[in-house]
Amino acid sequence: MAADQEQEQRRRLLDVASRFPLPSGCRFSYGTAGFRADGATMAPAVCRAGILAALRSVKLAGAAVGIVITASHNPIGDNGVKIADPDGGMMDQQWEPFADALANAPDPDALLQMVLQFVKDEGIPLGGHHTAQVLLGRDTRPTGEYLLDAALQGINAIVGAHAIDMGILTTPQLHWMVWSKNKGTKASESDYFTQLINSFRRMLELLPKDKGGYELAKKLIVDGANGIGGVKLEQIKAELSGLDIIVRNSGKEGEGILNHLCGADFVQKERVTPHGFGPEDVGVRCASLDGDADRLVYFQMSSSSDNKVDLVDGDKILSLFALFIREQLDVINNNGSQVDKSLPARLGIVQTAYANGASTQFLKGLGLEVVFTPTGVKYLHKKALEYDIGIYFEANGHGTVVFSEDFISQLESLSNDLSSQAANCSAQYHSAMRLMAATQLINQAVGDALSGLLLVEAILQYKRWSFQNWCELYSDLPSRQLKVKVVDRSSIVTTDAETKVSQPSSLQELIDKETANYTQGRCFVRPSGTEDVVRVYAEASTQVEADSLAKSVAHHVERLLG
Ligand SMILES: CC(=O)N[C@H]1[C@@H](OP(=O)(O)O)O[C@H](CO)[C@@H](O)[C@@H]1O
Ligand SMILES: [Mg+2]
Repeated sequence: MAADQEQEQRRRLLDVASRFPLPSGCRFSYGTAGFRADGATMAPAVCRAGILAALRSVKLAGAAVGIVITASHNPIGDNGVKIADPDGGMMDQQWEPFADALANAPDPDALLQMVLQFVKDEGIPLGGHHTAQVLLGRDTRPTGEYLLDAALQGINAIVGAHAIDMGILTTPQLHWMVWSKNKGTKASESDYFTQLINSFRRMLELLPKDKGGYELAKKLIVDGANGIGGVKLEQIKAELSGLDIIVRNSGKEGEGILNHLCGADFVQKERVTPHGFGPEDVGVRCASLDGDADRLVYFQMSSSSDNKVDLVDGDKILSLFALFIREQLDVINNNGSQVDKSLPARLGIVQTAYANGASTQFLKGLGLEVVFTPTGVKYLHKKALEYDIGIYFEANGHGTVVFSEDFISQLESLSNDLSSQAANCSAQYHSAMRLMAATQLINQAVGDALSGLLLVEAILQYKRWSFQNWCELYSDLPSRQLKVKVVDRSSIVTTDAETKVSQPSSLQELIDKETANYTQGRCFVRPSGTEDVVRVYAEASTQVEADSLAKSVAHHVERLLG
């Protein structure tokens, strides 16, 4: 870097850091999904995330990097920031310690020294010919605009960095844009919509004509959590052939507060209808998104006498996707067709300890390979990439399907071969085309409630399944989640994909002892990465037992660490 440029770089960093001083007592940690806190206190962390994203882009030869300003399903007053890597996934975990250090740098000088040292250690070619490119998106929160400005100032503090504000978006849209831009494919919002609409239409064109049986009702009510997902769905719903979508909690003025008594997190945890649903909706298929539309669950009211719902969570969405993909692979590989073509594929299912035990048993019972990672999409996504086809979901409804490049190119060449032969009306050809359409429909950058919803709808139509058929795939084991406030949640250390506590060791012994008292009992505790609590999860053969197991373990946590 030329001396005058270096001077300018130093000046800009000192300048921006003094504009966003860290309030005393504030401590940020790049947790499960980036930095999160009360929106009004987030500006210093968001500005520093801007610096970080620009550095990351320079390090990666000017590839586009993303910043999303959102606190997902958390209350409207909260906000957060996370960084998307050039592949559209979460930022490489190796940079998280630096993210933490940078966010907590106590004063401008400390921040400057930290950046200069990091740039040196990482060999980041500041001032070279690579400029940085950072795409920004935010959700509908009132603090979003102000935090966007903080992020822009952070990005612009790196010489040569270029920020592109993509506007108010769902989190997965921004991830998709980063992914697409770096692949060199079309990456605007209208390209995203076009891809969704076209690939959904193609899935429907490929429905078997002669299957008979149940005809899926066109009506689908979607709870938009009063967030950005409902807004976007309203924009495209008229173009979604074969579906009659009604959006509630759509985020329109006066309809309600973001994530308040609505949204995927609420429905999944409380198992009751969101705000705005009533007895007239009994028997109608419903879906619920979270505030930034990266989570999806389905539900249906079975009776008008209470507001309880039958829930289809992430585990069952995963199971539906796995069944569909496996079926297409089976048809392609061993249906005895005239064309001797095969498509070898390693199919992997990735879950976390929060997956209902019944889902894991169901998936393993199908002969599928099921593996576990710690909580957080960054772990699940990475694991899924190890397969030709990786399907991952958190029970709360965040997940997607990823296909390896090698698999997609084999699928493409198989489809081409089949289409040019007499076999182009064969079941094998149709299955290959369906898989092709699915690779286009599902957002491979990250879990995406809108694309996930369309894939669900297409598969239900393909399988000629009602909501009830889907729901009855297996019965969830009763479970309970509790939160416990402790002095220092980081004093709990876990191992084995968070299923065991390694510290304090006495805690695991107590959990084991309690769990042994219950039929089909399973219980684990872990510190949350997004809230200042310890989470307790318990499963058992009845609800009363699951509640009791969770409660007794919560007591132990309180007693030992409270
Ligand atoms: C039990 C649970 O639902 N945990 C959620 C929650 O993480 P915690 O680390 O548990 O706070 O928020 C994450 C980000 O949205 C999500 O990935 C994760 O699944
Ligand atoms: Mg979310």
